[in-house]
Amino acid sequence: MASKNQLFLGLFVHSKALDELEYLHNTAVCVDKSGTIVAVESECDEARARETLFPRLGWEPNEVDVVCAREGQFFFPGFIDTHLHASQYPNVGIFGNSTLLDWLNTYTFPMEASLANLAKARRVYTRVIRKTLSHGTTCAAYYATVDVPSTNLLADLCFSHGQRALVGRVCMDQLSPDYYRDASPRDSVAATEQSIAHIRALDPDSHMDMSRALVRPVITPRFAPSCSAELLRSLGDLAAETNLPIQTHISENKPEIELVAKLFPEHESYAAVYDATGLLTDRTILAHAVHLTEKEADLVAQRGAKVSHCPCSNSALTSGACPVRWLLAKGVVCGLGTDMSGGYSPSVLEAARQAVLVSRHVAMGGGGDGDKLGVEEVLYLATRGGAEVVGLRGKVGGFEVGMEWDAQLIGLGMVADDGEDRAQQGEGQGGGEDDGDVDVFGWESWPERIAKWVFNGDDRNTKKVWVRGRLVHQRKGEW
Ligand SMILES: O=c1[nH]c(=O)c2nc[nH]c2[nH]1
Ligand SMILES: [Zn+2]
Repeated sequence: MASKNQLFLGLFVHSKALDELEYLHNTAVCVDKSGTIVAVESECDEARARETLFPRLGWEPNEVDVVCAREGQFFFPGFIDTHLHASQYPNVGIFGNSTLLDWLNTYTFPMEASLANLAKARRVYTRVIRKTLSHGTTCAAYYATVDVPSTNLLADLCFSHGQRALVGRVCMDQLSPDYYRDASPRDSVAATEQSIAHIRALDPDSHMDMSRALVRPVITPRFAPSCSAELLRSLGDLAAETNLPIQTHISENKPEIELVAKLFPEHESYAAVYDATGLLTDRTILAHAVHLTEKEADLVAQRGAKVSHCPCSNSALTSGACPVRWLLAKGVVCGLGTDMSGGYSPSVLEAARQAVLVSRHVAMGGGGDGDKLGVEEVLYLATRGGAEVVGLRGKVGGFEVGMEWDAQLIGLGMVADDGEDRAQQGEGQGGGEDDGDVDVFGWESWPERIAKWVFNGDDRNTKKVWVRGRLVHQRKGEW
């Protein structure tokens, strides 16, 4: 929350539909102290806002902060990372030539287990929150570790840094190293309940309505191979009792799918295992879903479960190319996940870029041009799609009255008319340094500038970030 009402002025870009971005030029957006958008007015400058909007809203003129997007800058909804492992952040980029099951044993379990050391966990989690915020991630669905205090610490830090988050204590009671697993299904559920209670207590105002909470607990069976049938069933029961969201992995790579078939022979598919244990619900986030059969995809759609598409991870671990357009056509809601550290980057913008490229591989693999995703579509997945995946549809992901101000100010850098580079002359948006300009010459249309951002931009273009109206990141040199 912000201490004052706020007026944002300039260009606002957001998704209107899966394949359509809307460009709101010369627009005023008013955000009240609770962080809620209370007015969106086109063709409106500051003088007009003071004259017409403030009286309408009952705002005292001298109690309003004004933020103006300059030339070449625009406001965009904050990104939603629908799947990442905060506890794997130190390994980001380190995966060698491994694939999922050996990668887990070689790199992942030892790192996660080491975060039972709370001093180390604090360093890692602080970094991952700051880093993702600096890339414009206003909401993240995090996996923590098996350890309760370390999981609770991640939730505390998200809350204090102001990042909207789902935080899950990882449940696993089989096929995991002795040093890193729950002793029994009962222990796993009890530990999960402890974390849920801790996270719920963080934000007492939202006790009655968890969707109001900045940080929410999420029930997190790691994936079917690392959970006994009894644990899966108990977590399904817990989800039904608490109405909490669920996150897990599904059908990421072929050996994993074969392992599930061997471990759960009584079920006809991977998705059927989750369905039979009460884990396939309309509050479930399924990461990857690369190799679902037609029948499984239909079941996922029928249950209203959502998919987190993680293209960087799927390429890095040679898992496969997820046919996202096929899932969307079946009515499955999809968002994007960085899946650090299966994925190599903290950036949802990088995931969006890779989602475009992976869809080209799906097309080249036989799907044809109909399988390609465009810039507009991946930005939809990164914002509105992600919002639906994490249960925040209509609350974040766009600029409409009643939505919360989770937003980023993007600056691309403009090459001056005389051909001189303003940034190098000390007039750039970063206050003199070359601040990652995506050179815009001025003759490009706005859709072309957005495409330049998606394919060439990075955190240097993310000038300011807000969650629920609170400024949570400001790039050095910005004022
Ligand atoms: O990408 C992934 N990361 C993980 O940590 C994991 N655990 C199970 N399956 C997984 N996939
Ligand atoms: Zn994952």
